Amino acid sequence: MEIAIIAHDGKKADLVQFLEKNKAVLQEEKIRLIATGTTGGKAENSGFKVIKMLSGPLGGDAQIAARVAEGKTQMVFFFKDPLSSHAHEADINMLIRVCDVHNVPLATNEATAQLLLNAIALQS
Ligand SMILES: O=C(CO)COP(=O)(O)O
Repeated sequence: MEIAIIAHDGKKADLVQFLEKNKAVLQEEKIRLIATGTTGGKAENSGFKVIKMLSGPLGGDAQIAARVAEGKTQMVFFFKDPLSSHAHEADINMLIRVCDVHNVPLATNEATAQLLLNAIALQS
């Protein structure tokens, strides 16, 4: 199962903490992580194997949206920062829309991401 991880700058530390807390599940053989560029770099620094797309503002969200549309990515953890604005808001909204179009689970905050991951862990 391919899971995309993305975090805005104000949420990157929270995402890394979330990844570390859930290392056992996320490093299972059946899970492949992909990420926007900078987020992926942070995950790598914490010892995760991640396929990195472009940085979000340079098209990384759009690349992940394309993978969702193509059926390659089955789940998205997007730690959005609701307190800052982003030059690439159009791409962010596009990713959210594409997840809804294709009925792909999308968590936009940590609490929801944890619930989704718990569901995956139960399938093991
Ligand atoms: O901007 C982002 C999501 O919209 C995240 O991109 P980075 O992981 O490259 O910072």
